[in-house]
Amino acid sequence: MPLTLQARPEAVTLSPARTALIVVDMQNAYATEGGYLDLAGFDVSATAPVIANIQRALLAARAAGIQVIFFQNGWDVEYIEAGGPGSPNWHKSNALKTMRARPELMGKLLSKGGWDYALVDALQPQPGDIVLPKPRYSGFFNTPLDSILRSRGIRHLVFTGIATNVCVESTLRDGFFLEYFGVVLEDATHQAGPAFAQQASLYNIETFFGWVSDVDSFCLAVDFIAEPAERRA
Ligand SMILES: NC(=O)N/C=C\C(=O)O
Repeated sequence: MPLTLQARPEAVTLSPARTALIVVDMQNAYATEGGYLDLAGFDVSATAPVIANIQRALLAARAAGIQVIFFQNGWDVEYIEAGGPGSPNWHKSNALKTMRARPELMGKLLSKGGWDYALVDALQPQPGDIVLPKPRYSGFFNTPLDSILRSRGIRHLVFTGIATNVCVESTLRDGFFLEYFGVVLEDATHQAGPAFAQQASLYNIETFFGWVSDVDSFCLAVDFIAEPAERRA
């Protein structure tokens, strides 16, 4: 049964069976002090409420039968997948730049199998969730995301995670070009950089690429599906 999710600039109608909740890069690298973003000089002091809100969104999604997909950003321990000087990623990745400036960190930031790459303890995948590694900001690039979504008939993508203005927005934008409807839950996201980066990203999404909602609205919308009869009596 379709449900209505309150959002800006207008409400979105979606079907749980054709919707995925995407959790972008909730790794120690992005959400924990001592992780990559923190070491690179970005403020991660306000990520605890984001983690708590994602936990609520996950509970609501799983109860409603919405497919949960976690992304983990990073590369092999030798950084072959990161690309060398021939890749713009080598020049722009603040993780790679931080490690070049501090060689003692080499092999530690965003490398598969390490603490920095691991999902935060509070957001662990459950049976039935899908976990996808990704080597670049967009979750559609060099991953099976598109075929996983198409094979399940999924058309709506509800985004949470860090960082709003980098991997969340990149993935939502690529989804837009592939005809997916992207909704971001703003209080389940956090920017990399100053507060204006969050506002600019949400403005872009609301105005050009998708819709902006919040975790309370998502839980409310899903509750109508999860507990219909008793709630409405
Ligand atoms: N997950 C992200 O949004 N990542 C942002 C920056 C980076 O990975 O360097």
